[in-house]
Amino acid sequence: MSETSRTLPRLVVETTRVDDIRLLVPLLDSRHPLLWMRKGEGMAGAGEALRLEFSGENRFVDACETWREVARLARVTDPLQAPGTGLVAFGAFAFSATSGLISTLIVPEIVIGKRAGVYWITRITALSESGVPLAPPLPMPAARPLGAEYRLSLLPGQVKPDDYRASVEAAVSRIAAGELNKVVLARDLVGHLPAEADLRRTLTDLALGYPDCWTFAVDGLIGSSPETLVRVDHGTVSARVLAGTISRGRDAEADHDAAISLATSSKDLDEHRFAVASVVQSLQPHTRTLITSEIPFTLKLPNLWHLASDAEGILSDGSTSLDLIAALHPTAAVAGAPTATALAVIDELEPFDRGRYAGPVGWVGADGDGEWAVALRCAQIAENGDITAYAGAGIVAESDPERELIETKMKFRPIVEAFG
Ligand SMILES: C=C(O[C@@H]1C=C(C(=O)O)C=C[C@H]1O)C(=O)O
Repeated sequence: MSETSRTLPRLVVETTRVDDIRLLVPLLDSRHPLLWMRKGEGMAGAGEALRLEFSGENRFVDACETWREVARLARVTDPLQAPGTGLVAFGAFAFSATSGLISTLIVPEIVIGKRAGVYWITRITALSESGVPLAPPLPMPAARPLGAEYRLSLLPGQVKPDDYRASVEAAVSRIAAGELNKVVLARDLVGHLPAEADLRRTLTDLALGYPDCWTFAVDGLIGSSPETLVRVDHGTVSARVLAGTISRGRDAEADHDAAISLATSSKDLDEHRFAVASVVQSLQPHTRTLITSEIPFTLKLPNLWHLASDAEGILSDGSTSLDLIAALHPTAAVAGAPTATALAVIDELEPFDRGRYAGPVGWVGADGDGEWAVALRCAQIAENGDITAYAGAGIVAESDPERELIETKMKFRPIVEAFG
């Protein structure tokens, strides 16, 4: 479905600087939170001034076009001109063109933001064709105490551990046969959120446990991702590629050894090389200079080590962050290489719809600047409370089914512990 055909409302947007905002999470809706946060900074959204929905092969292109039009029609007062001030939409896109889950851009009625010691509130009002607000103004969200603690278990869903080992084995034979170099295979865990459960508790756990990750909540997709798909800020572009993983060691020495063994593992370095190449290849046509480090570094997370590479460049063609997610998705870190074959193998070996898992999640501003992460370490919560969490691992020629299964277990940890 394309949004471009329908009449878009004119948005009136006003950003005001405020003195201080302590915590973002207590301001959120307990069942429908809208959040983008890292290191305690970011944006909380309330209400929906506009919801745009996209699906299919053209979901990114349609979103780019529609967002340009929304931004063109908007009347924006933004004295701050900082990332996240003025008009913004939070977004989450489905991984696959054939996903049954909708991709969406949500413009909140109120955005409360904090960044580098600057605090702001943005009010966004949608007007009818005759210039009348479509809804009465939303009251300013106030911090509310979190609801009671709750615990729930996430258990294997459609892919049981044995099924996962079997599909890794199948993928390894396909790779050995020369069909492809790498494929990322995921499995799912499922659970149910009790009606009274306050999702702000889960978000607090994620944000406190993984402060260096992007903690997000967009349209029921919540998680903490370490992987920046792309960030566009006033003509500069950056990305963080992750691929290659090892568990943290039990003590300092074992942990150091784990990091060294990851940094020198030819299997992980191979896996990583494919991921970096796919990002460079996608960004190069849109950038003047694009720099990546020659050797990946080891990124320490509370649950594991990743091989990481940062890419930085200067935009050459005025692309927006939405244009770039369209160009980048899916990277080899979440699909494989070559992309088309990897996607076909995923379709064949994964029995479920990934939904927004491994798709882009983030925000875009009126000028197209924005920040997008790869939706990892996350779960989708349906309206009825059903929870589905996903985690995957890059399979290459040397992959061992049991080790890949353990890797997915480690990757589930943030979301399993935040609910458990
Ligand atoms: C697929 C996931 O993670 C991706 C795969 C990685 C790997 O295979 O080493 C590492 C980081 C992510 O790019 C996931 O977390 O589900």
